Amino acid sequence: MGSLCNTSSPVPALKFRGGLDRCGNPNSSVGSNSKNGSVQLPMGSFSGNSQPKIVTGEAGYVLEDVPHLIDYIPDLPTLPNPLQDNPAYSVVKQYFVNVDDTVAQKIVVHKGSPRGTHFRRAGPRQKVYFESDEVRACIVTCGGLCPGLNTVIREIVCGLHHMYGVKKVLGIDGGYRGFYARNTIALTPKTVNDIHKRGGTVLGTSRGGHDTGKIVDSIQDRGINQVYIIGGDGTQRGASVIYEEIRRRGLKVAVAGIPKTIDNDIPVIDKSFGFDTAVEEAQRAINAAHVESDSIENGIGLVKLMGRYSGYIAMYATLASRDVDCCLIPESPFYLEGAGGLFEYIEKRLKENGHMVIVIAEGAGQELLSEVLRSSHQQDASGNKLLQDVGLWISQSIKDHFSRQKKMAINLKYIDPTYMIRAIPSNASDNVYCTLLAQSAVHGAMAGYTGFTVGPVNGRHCYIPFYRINEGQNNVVITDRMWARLLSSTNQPSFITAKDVIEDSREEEEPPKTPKTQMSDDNSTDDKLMVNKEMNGHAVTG
Ligand SMILES: Nc1ncnc2c1ncn2[C@@H]1O[C@H](COP(=O)(O)OP(=O)(O)OP(=O)(O)O)[C@@H](O)[C@H]1O
Ligand SMILES: O=P(O)(O)OC[C@H]1O[C@](O)(CO)[C@@H](O)[C@@H]1O
Ligand SMILES: [Mg+2]
Repeated sequence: MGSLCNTSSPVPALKFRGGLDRCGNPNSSVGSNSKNGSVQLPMGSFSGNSQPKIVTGEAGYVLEDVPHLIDYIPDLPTLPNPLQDNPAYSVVKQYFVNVDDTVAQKIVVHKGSPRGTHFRRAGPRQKVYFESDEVRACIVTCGGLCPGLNTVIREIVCGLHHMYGVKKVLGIDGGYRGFYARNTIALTPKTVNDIHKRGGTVLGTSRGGHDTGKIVDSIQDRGINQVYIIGGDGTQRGASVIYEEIRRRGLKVAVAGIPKTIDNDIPVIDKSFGFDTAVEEAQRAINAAHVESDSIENGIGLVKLMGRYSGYIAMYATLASRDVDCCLIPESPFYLEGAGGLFEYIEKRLKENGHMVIVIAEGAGQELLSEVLRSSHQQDASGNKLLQDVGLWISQSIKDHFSRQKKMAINLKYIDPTYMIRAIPSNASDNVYCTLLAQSAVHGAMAGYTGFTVGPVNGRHCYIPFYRINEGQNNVVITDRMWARLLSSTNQPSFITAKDVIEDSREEEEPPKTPKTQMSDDNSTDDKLMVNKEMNGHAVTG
């Protein structure tokens, strides 16, 4: 049997506002001006109707909790979790997550520093708020493709079916617009059995087409009461407004987000699924660039990788490969001409080695593109800025420079594997990660939590309120040790001038008041790396 509420919690004297009390019971102070606890509004861009649920405790402890159905539908009956009779779980010593369990966002702490933000630990609860027969779940995938989408779909369907006896699961065809414009697809363990071996999403995806009213009408009309939404930053913002509308209408519908982005740019979570697979696949392109450039005099192999605003794929692919001489990402400005510039470095490298490999993220150097190219201001259907092809531009610029200069004839081969790195099935470690994400989402929805995104924080899966996921973007921090590791591995110039350093140190004296992402706050990249290593070793637990 699972554990009961643990009264010997390591978190003493908690103060609550809203939602559940420390034993997982509804707290009557929801929405009231309870004196029971201080409320500290989080940083970021929360703009929903519902109030953030902030619980404070001693030593600067803060729990940023997720909403629960009972917050706006009091007196919902509970049922024992059917998992307690599931043979697969009967051997597990403690298969229910202790209701007190939270996960610290900050694991590197200094003597006397506040304990900081925590999130509710994901996993099965002793009580559920849905009967198996009552559940009518749906799954939707939105935004760009990513390895592992099908695995998440499969594991939601199988998790609901095998763990909770849920038989009715619908797939929404073609992203958000599919709620009101397309037919649904019936999903059963049988129909999804093999899909994790395929790239893409069997449900289809789209950008744009988010009409909150129509989507919630469709949810209501179809009698759907659990909505699983898989997608990136835009999708999670869409999920947040769907949740708010559902809450406004007082519907017993749990909304769970599963973060997806090949760019790894979603904040708070350790990393996004499919990222490792994409980095692995990028190795093939980098290897080809290396072979090509190494086989010809003054060969330059240039590889363009995805990464609209975040250079994680380029950075990790470079670090993994060791064949790369220069990695260019959106977060690290660079320049072409003059001392310390890219052309000077290329010349030096070719003289030393006879060949070189350059990796460039699609969002790098956009500010260098000519005004004509930049001024097109094109957007995709979701309003994302469409970038100019920096790979073609930089290839041409390098060729022009060396032909103008006439000192050195170069041979440049441009490889653009953009879609090849994301249109593939997920690798083994991403498959395990996707399974944990899907099962955590299912456990959360069955337990009545809603308005949350699931994801690992320091290796432990958590329920994270939408506003935290939607507050910013995860970017490579070029003053962190990880970028320094890359610079020392490639030996490329940092493209930072003495003037930049002086200006930067002035800024450091007055640190920004709101750190943009977890990667740029107190948790160093070193710790993230350790966690990621654990994840690859399948040591992530729910
Ligand atoms: N602020 C928003 N409010 C409501 N819906 C949104 C919002 N932003 C984006 N969406 C919707 O979310 C869906 C996906 O958004 P988008 O195309 O930006 O991809 P994404 O989820 O960010 O994935 P990725 O960028 O990783 O490919 C689209 O259908 C879009 O209409
Ligand atoms: O061409 P699509 O499908 O819009 O996707 C391209 C974009 O998707 C991403 O992979 C994720 O947002 C970006 O790196 C890229 O710019
Ligand atoms: Mg996006």
